[in-house]
Amino acid sequence: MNAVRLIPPATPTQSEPDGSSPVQAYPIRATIPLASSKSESNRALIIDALTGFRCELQNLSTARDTQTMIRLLKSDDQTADVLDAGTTMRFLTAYFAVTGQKKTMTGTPRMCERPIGILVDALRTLGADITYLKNDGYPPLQINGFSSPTESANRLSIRGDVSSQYISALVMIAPLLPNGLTLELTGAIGSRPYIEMTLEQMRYFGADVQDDWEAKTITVAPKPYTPRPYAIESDWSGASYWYSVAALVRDGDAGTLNAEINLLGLKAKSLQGDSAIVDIMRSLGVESTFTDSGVRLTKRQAEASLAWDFTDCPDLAQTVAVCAAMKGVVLTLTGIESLKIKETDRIAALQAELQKIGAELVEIEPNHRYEVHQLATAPKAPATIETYDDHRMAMAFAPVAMQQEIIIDEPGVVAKSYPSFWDDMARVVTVEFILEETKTAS
Ligand SMILES: O=C(O)C1=C[C@@H](OP(=O)(O)O)[C@@H](O)[C@H](O)C1
Ligand SMILES: C=C(OP(=O)(O)O)C(=O)O
Repeated sequence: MNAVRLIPPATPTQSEPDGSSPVQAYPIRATIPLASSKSESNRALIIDALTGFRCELQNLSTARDTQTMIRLLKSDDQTADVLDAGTTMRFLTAYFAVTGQKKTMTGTPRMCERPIGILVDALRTLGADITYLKNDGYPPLQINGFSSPTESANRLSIRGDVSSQYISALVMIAPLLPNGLTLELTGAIGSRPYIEMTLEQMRYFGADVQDDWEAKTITVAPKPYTPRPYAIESDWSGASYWYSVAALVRDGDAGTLNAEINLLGLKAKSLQGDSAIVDIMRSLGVESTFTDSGVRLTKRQAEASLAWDFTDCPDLAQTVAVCAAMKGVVLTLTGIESLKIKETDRIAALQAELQKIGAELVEIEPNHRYEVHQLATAPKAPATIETYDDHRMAMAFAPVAMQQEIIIDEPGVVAKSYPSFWDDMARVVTVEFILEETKTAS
């Protein structure tokens, strides 16, 4: 399978050639099970491992990033290949170091371009012996062991503006350090809700954690985790694509706003910062109602423009950019600098692919403020979207199919976070997989 063709649902005014009713017609009604959160899963797995695997974890994610974490935690192999999973790389590096395991940490070529020096420097200060196998500051790396930290090694300064995953990785191992750990965060703090998620999960498992966001410090006492059962919530990042689907459902006859999508397993009070999609999408025309089983999405009028700071929720930027582009909503984005060091350079990828759906992403203030707006002339549909080994490129562009046919290259990328994404998409659009031979023949 090398591409997927997504065909919009038929409108009520269209009928089949034999005069019968279309198979799928407006209004759109769908119930989506969703994958569970890989972020919550990967934290729970590290904490579980630090209790000697004595927690009962429920609803762990089927995401490849989580399945890779499970496999590597159980494996005796010398080499831990995390593939393209950022949290798995960063969390396991800290875990293997503090537990004194000799491991070679590696991943995909792109993973070996994603920086890890800030975490390695901090772990070295705490007593870890880590060497780089190729380029300083980047995987692959070799963890050789851990010697007990000195008295002074329980206080560290760490930059907060590159990746929050370094901070999460360090605080999660801190209860095992003889003197605990105080982290002083310097500079701007990106992805802060992910750090808060880590601290909340640690507290749930009995850790003694103090945070002071004014003073930008986190203090963890040397007190072991307590094993407990834990159930993982559905994934709000995965939910964002369904918000975009709802926003892009074409209005029915007489301007009726036709859509009802039920997303299962989401909670109003979530540990996940990507639940900010509720507020963002209110502006793009989606209303959220929390129910006993999750959240129900219905349509409302969109606003003409939207400005959002994605510092706290970088993984939502692609979803919102594509949705705004399709709706003709002028979108101003800030806080997206970290997108350049994720699965691909997501800013460059968006710039290339938005053009294909008749929009552009322009840098208004260097490395700070960007704008998405529609171009004067629409390109010929269907667009073929490249995915750059990035699950979020595939899933962010898929909702375009609510309005026009679209082809997405290498659809298998979704396995990183949401393996059943195309099955779920088939509930609202026609999904046809295209094999390489067919693609070149046509
Ligand atoms: O801790 C986590 O689970 C994550 C933190 C974020 O990364 P950064 O902290 O690098 O922004 C996010 O983009 C990633 O998908 C998951
Ligand atoms: C950036 C992401 O993941 P990671 O950094 O864990 O690879 C993501 O899932 O969008």
